[in-house]
Amino acid sequence: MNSHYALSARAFAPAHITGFFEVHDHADPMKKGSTGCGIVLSAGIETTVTMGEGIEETVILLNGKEVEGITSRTVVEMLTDRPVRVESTTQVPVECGLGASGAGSLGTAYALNRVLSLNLTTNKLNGIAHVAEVRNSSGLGDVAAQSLGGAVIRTSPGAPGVGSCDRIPSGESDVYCVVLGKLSTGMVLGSREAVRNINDAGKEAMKRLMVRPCMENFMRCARDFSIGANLATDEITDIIEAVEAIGGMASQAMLGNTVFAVGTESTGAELKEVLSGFGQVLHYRINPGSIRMI
Ligand SMILES: Nc1ncnc2c1ncn2[C@@H]1O[C@H](COP(=O)(O)OP(=O)(O)O)[C@@H](O)[C@H]1O
Ligand SMILES: CC(C)(COP(=O)(O)O)[C@@H](O)C(=O)O
Repeated sequence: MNSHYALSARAFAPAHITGFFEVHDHADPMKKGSTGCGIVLSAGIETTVTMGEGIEETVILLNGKEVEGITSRTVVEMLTDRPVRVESTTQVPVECGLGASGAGSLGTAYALNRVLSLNLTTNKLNGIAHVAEVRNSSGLGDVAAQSLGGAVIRTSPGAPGVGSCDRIPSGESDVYCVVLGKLSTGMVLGSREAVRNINDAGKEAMKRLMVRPCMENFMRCARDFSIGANLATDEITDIIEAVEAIGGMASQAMLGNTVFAVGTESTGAELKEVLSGFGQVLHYRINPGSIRMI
């Protein structure tokens, strides 16, 4: 590359909410991951990668601020030893269980592939993003879902192309979220007791989902998982109950301090009104699509 000019590329990767999951450890990060079920969102993260003149060291920016950005940094280190500038702008909150780190790492991998003319396939790029997530304990199954789109059932763990997935036919239903605060994925996954509870409840949720794999049963399994795994706080349980009182279904976005509810055209307005009693309501849709260059 000529160092007298800068080259850049930009990619969009969707956010993803896990409803329930089970951790599957493995020495090989391509095989490590989670099983479970979640929904890919219309909103996500745009990541621009720039190389060339004036860029002397690798910097990661998140919404204009320099951050450690360890997962995106790992992706860079896996693809090049040259300095790059990675700028992510988020359409969703970060550290709230919406898979921002997975979306950032996917965007970084796809944009770098373009800038460096690496000509890697999507399985290769998704694998790099997955390994970066696993190595930094920032995610286990988001990349597998984000690389597919829709309401994704992760039936066996691992990177896309290694693990396997199926989908619930979902349409582009409305998704409403209320964020109560931040929760570090790495902190939760670092607790043996938390992972034990997650795995017991996650196994049970998966068994129940596969008996009747539809959106309604997904929401029920997710709700029971959040309570069974001891992850839902009193505040989260209060919101879930308020939504159930109007005949709706809500659960906790894993792993975040966030409640999500899936609405239909007829229930949407009422759902939004109930949720607005607990905080600002974020409105997304289920996204049947995936990563794209922009
Ligand atoms: N797109 C991104 N670019 C850089 N850093 C990010 C990005 N998304 C998340 N992070 C950082 O990754 C770390 C782990 O985030 P995590 O708890 O996994 O968030 P999330 O639930 O949104 O995926 C946090 O320090 C966060 O600031
Ligand atoms: C739940 C989680 C382990 C983390 O998700 P997030 O906090 O959104 O990064 C996810 O990657 C999964 O395996 O289902």
